[in-house]
Amino acid sequence: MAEAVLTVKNLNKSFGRKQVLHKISFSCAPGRIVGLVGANGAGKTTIMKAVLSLTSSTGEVTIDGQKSTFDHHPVLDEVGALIEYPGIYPYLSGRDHLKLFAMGNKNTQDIQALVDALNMDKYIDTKARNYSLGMKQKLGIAMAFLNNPKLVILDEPMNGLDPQATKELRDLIIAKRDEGVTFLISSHILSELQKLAEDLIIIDHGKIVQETTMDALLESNNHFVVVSTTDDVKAKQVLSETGYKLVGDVEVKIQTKTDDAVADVLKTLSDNQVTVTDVQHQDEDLEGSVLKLLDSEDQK
Ligand SMILES: Nc1ncnc2c1ncn2[C@@H]1O[C@H](COP(=O)(O)OP(=O)(O)OP(=O)(O)O)[C@@H](O)[C@H]1O
Repeated sequence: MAEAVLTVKNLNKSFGRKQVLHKISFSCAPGRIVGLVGANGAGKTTIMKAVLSLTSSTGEVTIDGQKSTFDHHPVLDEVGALIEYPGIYPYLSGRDHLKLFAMGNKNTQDIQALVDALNMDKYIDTKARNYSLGMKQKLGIAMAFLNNPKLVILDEPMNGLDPQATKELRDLIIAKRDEGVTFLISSHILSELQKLAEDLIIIDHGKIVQETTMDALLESNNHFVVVSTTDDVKAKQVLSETGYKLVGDVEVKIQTKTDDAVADVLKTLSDNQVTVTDVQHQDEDLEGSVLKLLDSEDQK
């Protein structure tokens, strides 16, 4: 397997006497979109800041094969990042920001390509003091993509973005991933992360509780078959007596591991003179599986 672009080993971080990161270790393979998921206060931003040497920590961070420490981190030139709020100068235009942060001979076409990709053309030459939250966020994202980074770290990048801008960002991330860029992205909008992330690091109270791929996590999820019948009370009774696991109080919702159960469910109901008027399939999504996982961690 190709060498990881980012490797984090045994990262510990305390604020005063409160330890907020506990032996965090993970790696991000080249050209992968890695999602960092966890509840408020779980430690996502602190992990990102520690990787970027924006906060001190103990442990080891290696980026593109080079050790990066709090005091010595030239390799961070290869990393683009947006953490919390973008640093914006109100009296400079968006384009001035991009020119200012461009390293070396960044040509104006590269800057314009980012402006186009994020649909910022209408306002990029006006002063940033009048930008909305979403416009500032897009400028911060464009700044993270400048200078052809190998690794891009984005903390809640969809914050403040409308559906159109969210899609443009998603398309940009996927296009850059296809060019080989590696991403570490945190987001509370799990339905969005589900469309993007290929690998997942799930953290709870400063500890990694699961490192997996999106496919593996969704694969292990439950499926549900929801049936509408002419007699839901009887349907529930018959199904639970036959051994089906029913969930929820309102509908006749049967939890299964696969969709195959539907034929047996229909036969059981018909054998008991219950008429089925509709059948729907539902899959647990990323949000459902993360909530389930965090719930089971809380009960430990
Ligand atoms: N500068 C600080 N001083 C003291 N405690 C801090 C500081 N920054 C973060 N913390 C604490 O560290 C823990 C992790 O915070 P962090 O911001 O990394 O969480 P997060 O997962 O990014 O949360 P959110 O989803 O709300 O952004 C929290 O308990 C937080 O209160």
